[in-house]
Amino acid sequence: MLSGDMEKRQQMKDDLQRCIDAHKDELHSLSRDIWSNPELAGNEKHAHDRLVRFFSQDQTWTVQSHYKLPTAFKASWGPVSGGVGDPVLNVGFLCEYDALPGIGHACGHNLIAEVGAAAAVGLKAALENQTELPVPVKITVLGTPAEEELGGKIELINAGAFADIDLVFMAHPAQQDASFHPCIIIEEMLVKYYGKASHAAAYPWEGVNALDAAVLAYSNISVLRQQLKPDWRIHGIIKHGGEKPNIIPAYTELEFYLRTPLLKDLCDLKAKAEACFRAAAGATGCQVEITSPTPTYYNILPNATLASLYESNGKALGIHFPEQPTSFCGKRSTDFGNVSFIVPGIHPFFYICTDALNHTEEYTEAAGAEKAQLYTLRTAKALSMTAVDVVCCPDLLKKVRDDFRLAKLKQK
Ligand SMILES: NCCCC(=O)N[C@@H](CCCN)C(=O)O
Repeated sequence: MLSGDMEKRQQMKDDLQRCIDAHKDELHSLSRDIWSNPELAGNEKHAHDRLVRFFSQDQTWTVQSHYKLPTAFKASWGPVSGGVGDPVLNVGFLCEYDALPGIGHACGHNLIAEVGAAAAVGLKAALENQTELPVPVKITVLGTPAEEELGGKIELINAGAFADIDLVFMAHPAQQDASFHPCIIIEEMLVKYYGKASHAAAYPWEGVNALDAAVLAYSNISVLRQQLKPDWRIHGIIKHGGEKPNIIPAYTELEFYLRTPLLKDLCDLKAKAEACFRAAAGATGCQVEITSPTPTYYNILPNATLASLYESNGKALGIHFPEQPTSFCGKRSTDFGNVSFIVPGIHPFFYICTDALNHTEEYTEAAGAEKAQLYTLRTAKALSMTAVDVVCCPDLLKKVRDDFRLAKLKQK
C-alpha cells in the first residue's frame, strides 16, 4: 500500500509516461530531423531552429533562441505550486545536437536532444496540475551546442546560463545502460611547426623541414605513451603535413587530446607532451607554437542519490543496469563535467539497441534507427521520474545537495 505521498508521486510518474508516449512520434521526428541534417559544433543552426520550434509550439513554454550563444537556446516553464516568495526549485534538462566531421551523428547527440526534450515535456505533464508541492518548481531546457569541440556548456557556464539552475539532467547514448560512468578530464593541444621551404630535389639542404618535426613529434609522443599511467590518454593527428612532395614543408600542424582522471595529472602529462613537441623542433631547426585552443573539460562529479533514484526508476521501466558496464570504458570526456562542478546532476549512459561503438559509421546508423526509440524514450522517462522524486521530497533534495558538496570536497 503506497503512502499518500508515494501515491501522488506514482500518479505524477504515470502522467509523465503517458505524456511522453503521446508525443513519441513528434519526438522521433525531432531527433530524426536532427540526425538527417548533421551539423558540426557551433554550426547547429538547423538543430537549434528545430528545437526552438518544438518548444515554441506550446505557448506555455517561454523560449529564447540564440541564448547567449548563436546555436544555444533556453526554454522555460513555471514555476508552479508553492507560495509566493518561496525559493523556486529550477530543474534543468540539457540537449546536445552537434555531429562529427565526416560521420554525422556517430555519438547519437540527436538522441540526447530527444531525451532532454522528452524528459522536460514529461516533467511538465507531471507538474502542471500540482498545487501542493513542497516548493515552487520551474523547468529549464538548455540547448547546449558544441560538446565535441569548443565546449558549449563551458561557454554557457561563463555566460551565467546555469546560475539559477538547481538540478541538471541529461543522458548519452552508449552500448549499455549505466547511471554513472566516469568521464575524465580532457585538454586539447594545438602544435604548429614553422620551417623554410625549398625545392626538395634541387636544393633540399636549403630547407627546414616542418614535416620532419611533425613526424618526430608524433613519434616522440608514441614512445612517451609506454611510460604513462594506464588511465592516462594522449592521442592526435597531423592536421596539415605539407602541400607537395617537391616543396619542403615550411608549415605543419598537429592536434592532440590529453586526458587524465585528475587535474594534477593533466599538468604532468602536458609537461611531458610539451617536451616531446619542443624536442622535435630542436632536432629539425623549426620554430614551434604550442597552444590549448579550447577550455579544459572536467571529469563528471558523481551524485549517488540521483544515480540511485535513476536506477530505481529505470529498473521499474525495465532498464537493465549491468553491475560493471563492460562494453565501454570510462576514458571519454564531456563538457557536462564542468556543469557537474557547479550544479548537482546526472549524465547516465543508455543502450540504443546496438553493439556498435560511438564515433563509428555503424553507430551513426543506430542513432537514426527506429529501434533506438524505445530505449531513448525509456531513458527520458527515467530521468523525468527521478526529477519527480526530488521535487516531491525535500529529504531527497537535501541528500542530492549533500552528495554534491561531498563530491566537490573530494576533488580538492
Ligand atoms: N559525452 C560522452 C562522450 C562524448 C565524447 O566522445 N566526447 C568527446 C569530447 C571531445 C572534446 N574535444 C571525447 O572525445 O571524449
